[in-house]
Order: sequence, then structure tokens, then C-alpha cells
Amino acid sequence: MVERPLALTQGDPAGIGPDIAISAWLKRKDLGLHPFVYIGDPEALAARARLLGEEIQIRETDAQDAWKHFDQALPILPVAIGSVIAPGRPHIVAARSIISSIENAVSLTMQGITAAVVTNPIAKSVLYEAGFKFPGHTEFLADLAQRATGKDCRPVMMLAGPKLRAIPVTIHIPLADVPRRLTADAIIETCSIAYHDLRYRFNIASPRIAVAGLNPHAGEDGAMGTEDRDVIAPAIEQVRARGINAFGPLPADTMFHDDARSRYDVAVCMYHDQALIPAKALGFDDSVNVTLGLPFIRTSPDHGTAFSLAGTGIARDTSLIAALRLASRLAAHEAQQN
Ligand SMILES: NC(=O)C1=CN([C@@H]2O[C@H](COP(=O)(O)OP(=O)(O)OC[C@H]3O[C@@H](n4cnc5c(N)ncnc54)[C@H](O)[C@@H]3O)[C@@H](O)[C@H]2O)C=CC1
Ligand SMILES: NCC(=O)COP(=O)(O)O
Repeated sequence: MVERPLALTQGDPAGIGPDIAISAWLKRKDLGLHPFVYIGDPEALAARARLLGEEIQIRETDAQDAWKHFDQALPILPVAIGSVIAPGRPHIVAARSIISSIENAVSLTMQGITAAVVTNPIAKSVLYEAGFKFPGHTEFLADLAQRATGKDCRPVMMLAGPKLRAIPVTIHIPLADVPRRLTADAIIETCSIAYHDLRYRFNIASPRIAVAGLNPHAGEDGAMGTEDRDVIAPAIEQVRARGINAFGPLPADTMFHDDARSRYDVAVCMYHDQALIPAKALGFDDSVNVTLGLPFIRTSPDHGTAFSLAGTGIARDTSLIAALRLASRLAAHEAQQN
């Protein structure tokens, strides 16, 4: 078997990405972590290690050789920023390096040199200022995949933790646009991709999909909104007609308590916060953001850049470690299938 490291992006170097990458690498032996190659600016990473008081070896390498260095040194594939970025002070001068890091990780993974993409958090508003056209990683990764394969790619965001897996059908859009963008096609495609990836990537033989309503009480028969009755319920019927065990629309306020969660493998929700609030409330420290529907594996911690914690030593590495572990598990499963 080829020993392929995970490709870990730097994210926004003013955020906690470098801190948690260093922290995870320091725990590599205790936790038996799958080797990773950090793709980012070596100076910025070394400066962060010094600030945190960690004396670590950082080794510049290409991805192919990262595996052999991982025991002794934190392997880094250099993508220079060309400027000093202070912790907690994001700057658009880093945008090119942040984006390049993601592009490199995807390219290496699609070539089979790295086993999966694990992304550190980016500050979307900073990248927008620099002209980045995508709402977040999820949409950017799908675009990169589409450009590489020439095939349409609908990305599906899933937050996966020990207590809950949750998917938003609409992702990074204003709440006011949700009803208009919530089409039967979007719900059907999301449920179908969730079913496929839970089955073939997560090895769940017959995934049970609970679909949330949009309105209070799932619309109360149309009295509190009509989308549940007119869009979501017919979409679920079509999903079921494909042989998928999907049910709903369920009132969203009562589908996340312990007993309700035991009845499904994933909750398909109608908008970002409907999925991410329960996911982060139930498992902020150990949930992972996974993108389904891509031709490669991508995981990420569930949190953002947490600028105020950068360089303080306070940031917890647990969600990144969960993301590295999940990427490794999915990659091992994928290798077994091929
Ligand atoms: N995958 C990604 O690239 C993501 C990026 N973001 C971006 O992050 C930026 C900041 O977003 P926020 O909403 O403030 O979310 P955030 O997750 O960065 O911070 C929310 C709260 O949690 C704390 N926190 C976050 N991670 C932590 C950790 N590892 N250990 C200890 N405490 C932690 C922060 O200090 C803050 O109090 C935004 O620009 C957003 O776009 C947000 C979520 C995911
Ligand atoms: N709130 C989740 C989030 O913003 C992560 O988005 P992405 O950058 O992984 O697309």
C-alpha cells in the first residue's frame, strides 16, 4: 500500500489553524495520528510555534516525502505569503497563499499523492475582500472538482459528531433567500448524495434520513407556511421512490433530542443554522465538517478562525484531530474498496 499523507491546509494564518496544527503534530505519537503534510507558509508556522513556546522541527518537503519526515518533524509544503501576518490580524495580503494552499491540497489529493484534504478555517470576509468568489470552502472545492473532472458537482455540507450528523440543504445564503432557493430538486439531490456517501463512504448499510420542515411545526398543515406541504413533503416522496429511507418533514424543534436522534443516521435540514446550531451545541469540540458529493475526501474542524485565540495557546485542537481521524478512516475505507 502507498503511504499517502493527509493534505492539511493552513487556513487563515492569522487564525488558530497554525496553533492547532502544531498541537496535533505534537500529539501524533500519543494519538497514533495519520501523517499529514501542512501546506502553507513555513515562516508563519515557525513564528507561531515560537510564540506558543513550542520547540519543533519544521521540514520543508514535497508531499511524496512527507510521510517519512512526520515522526521527526512537521512536514510542510511551502506556499509563501511574502509578508508577516500577526496572530489575530487577518490581512488580504495572505489571500493568495490561503487559496493556493487549498488548490494544492485538492490537486495532490486528486492525483492520489495525498489521501484526503483536511482544511483549516478561513475567514470568508477576508477572502471576499481579496476577490474570492465562493461563499466558503464547500463551494470552492466543488468548483475545483468540477474544473478537474469536467463533471457537475453538487457539494453537500455535513457536520458529523458522535451525537449527530446534520446537513443543511441550503448553505451559505441569507436567511431571507432560503424559501426561494429551497427547491424540490435541491432536497432530492441532497438526500440522494447523503444516502450514497453514508452508504459507500461511511459504511452505513441502509442510512435513515430524517428531513426537517422549514416552518414552525413543519407548517401546521399550511397554516404556518406552505413550503413543508408543497415542496418538502413531495420531495421526500420522490426520495423514497428511489428506495431511500427518508422521512419527514419533521418539526425541527423536536427532532434533535436524544430519543429523536436515535431514529435516524442523518438529519437533513433546510438552512445553515438549522443544522449547525444542534451540531455545534451537541459537539462543538469533536464535530467535523465533511463535504459529501466530491470526488475526493474533505474534512475540516467545525469551528472558524477564532482570531482572538490565535497564538494564545488556548485554542483546543480536538475538532481538528477529529477531522484528521475521520479523513484517515474514510481514506482507509476508500482504499479497501478499490
Ligand atoms: N471551515 C471554515 O473555514 C470556517 C470558517 N469560519 C470563519 O471563521 C470566522 C470566525 O467565525 P466565528 O463565527 O467567530 O466562529 P469561530 O468558530 O471562529 O468562533 C466561535 C467561538 O468559539 C471559540 N472557538 C472557536 N474555535 C475554538 C477552538 N478550537 N478552541 C477554543 N475555542 C474556540 C471562539 O473563540 C469564539 O468564541 C468567520 O470569518 C467565518 O467565516 C467559520 C466556520 C467554519
Ligand atoms: N459554518 C460552517 C462553515 O462556514 C464552513 O464552511 P466551509 O468553509 O467549510 O464551506
